[in-house]
Amino acid sequence: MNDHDDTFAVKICGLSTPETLAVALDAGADMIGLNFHPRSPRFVTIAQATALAAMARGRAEIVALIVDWDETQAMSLVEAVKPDWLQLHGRETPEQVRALKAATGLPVMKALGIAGTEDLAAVEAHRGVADRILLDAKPPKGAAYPGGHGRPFDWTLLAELDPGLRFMLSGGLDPANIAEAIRITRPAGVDVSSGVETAPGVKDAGRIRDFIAAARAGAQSLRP
Ligand SMILES: O=C(O)c1ccccc1N[C@@H]1O[C@H](COP(=O)(O)O)[C@@H](O)[C@H]1O
Repeated sequence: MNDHDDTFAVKICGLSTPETLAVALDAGADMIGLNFHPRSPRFVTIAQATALAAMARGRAEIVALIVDWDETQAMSLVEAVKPDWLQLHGRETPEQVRALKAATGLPVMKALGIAGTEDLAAVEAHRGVADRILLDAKPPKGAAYPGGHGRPFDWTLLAELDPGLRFMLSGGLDPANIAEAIRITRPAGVDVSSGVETAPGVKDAGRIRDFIAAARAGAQSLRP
């Protein structure tokens, strides 16, 4: 998916075992996320990620999720794991996004937390800088990590966005609500972590399959 095509992307994030990665790949995930945030229950080491990436390469795009990393940290990850994308899920500014893109040569998906219309200004600031915008819920106050809490935000806030903006949606998505989320927000792709788990960090094969099938059906219903 990019600004010039109409492909709908389904991303399953926080995969940390070969078994659940295989389920996501077999079910047709377009993107798989490997989480390098040390406080996340979905954290993977470079060694684990390198093995998972080798399984996924050529079958789905490999996304490395990092939070407020500098270029040196990012380069060591990129050299070992060779992801297709960086997902920046911290407080990275447009300048930091540019610097990470320049250093790594990779496209960047920038996550932005949405809780009110005032948060939409950040979307404009990153537009044309990040290769993709991921609109997510904000974490609960005092949370140990900035995403992956299974909380949706008010999707109707996105009615204020430029209808021409292509973005991905995340935050509290699951097999039961994904069709409605797609109908309301009309995203160019969706991303899920907790909603396909039975406990934080424990992915569930049935929920992964159900999510991907429901997201595909929801995307299909957007077609004219
Ligand atoms: O999943 C995590 O542990 C995580 C940690 C730090 C930053 C982002 C994280 N996850 C991302 O958050 C969104 C929403 O997740 P959820 O579906 O609500 O659980 C998603 O993009 C994950 O990639």
